[in-house]
Amino acid sequence: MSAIFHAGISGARGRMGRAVSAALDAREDVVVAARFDRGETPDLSLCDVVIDFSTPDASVELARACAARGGPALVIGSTGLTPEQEAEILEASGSVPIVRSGNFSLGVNILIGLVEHAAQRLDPADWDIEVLEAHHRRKADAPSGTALMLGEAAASGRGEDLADVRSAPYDGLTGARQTGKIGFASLRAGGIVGEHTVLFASDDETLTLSHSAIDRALFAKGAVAAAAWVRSRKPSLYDMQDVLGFRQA
Ligand SMILES: NC(=O)C1=CN([C@@H]2O[C@H](COP(=O)(O)OP(=O)(O)OC[C@H]3O[C@@H](n4cnc5c(N)ncnc54)[C@H](OP(=O)(O)O)[C@@H]3O)[C@@H](O)[C@H]2O)C=CC1
Ligand SMILES: O=C(O)C1=N[C@H](C(=O)O)C[C@H](O)C1
Repeated sequence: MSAIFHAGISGARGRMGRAVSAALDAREDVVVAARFDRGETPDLSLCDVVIDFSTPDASVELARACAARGGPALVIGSTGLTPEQEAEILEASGSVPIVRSGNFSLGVNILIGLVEHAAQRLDPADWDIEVLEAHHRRKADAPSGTALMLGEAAASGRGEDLADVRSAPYDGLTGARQTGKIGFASLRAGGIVGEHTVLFASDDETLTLSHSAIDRALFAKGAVAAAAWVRSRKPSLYDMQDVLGFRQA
């Protein structure tokens, strides 16, 4: 068995916080040293690593606090961050190791590679790319963090930055679709855990690459694996591709 470590949970009473708590309880090598939510000040000195599924503002505040005291390490799952908030997390990762991902599932992290591979081979002059996602009615952000990661993978396969090729949502008298753009569509309904599809479409054929999350325990398990991995790393910003060994240094 690996050495015991002390974990904190940020957003502990939320859907993901409760799933993370259950995933940590299932491991013999973790002591849950702190649980906190909105309005509570965590004792970060008790933790080797904090797992955070909360809100963009809370994640940035936590990252700043960890960076200021040189620890603990962080696993951040919150989505919907602005580019400025992403830059704050990057800055904090100069002082503490941070894993940030919009999706901690193995399947989605494999899908990212498949999407990049397909986008590399399908000529943008002939093939349109659309990213579709569906989530539960309480989700606060759209498109989902995962959809944006998949869009980034598709853009990267084409040698582009997503910011340069992201299509505005289709609504009203839009005119014809612009060649080379990557579009996003979001559904919010019921208790859907997380559905993602990347659609590649030419005039003659379509290719769809999809992932379905069946239980959010899946994300919690991945985040706990990331926590075990990151606590002994040097300060830097990592993602699940690093944790899973999909990206070589
Ligand atoms: N990366 C991934 O794999 C996944 C990411 N997510 C993302 O994780 C985030 C949380 O999702 P979910 O659990 O469904 O949302 P919930 O709303 O159920 O939970 C969020 C929790 O964070 C709490 N919170 C708010 N402010 C703070 C704060 N300052 N410090 C600590 N906790 C705070 C909330 O408290 P209160 O209710 O009092 O505001 C709430 O308990 C979302 O951004 C979601 O998109 C979700 C699933 C998987
Ligand atoms: O809010 C959620 O529930 C989820 N959020 C993540 C995202 O924005 O992609 C991951 C997962 O799909 C569930």
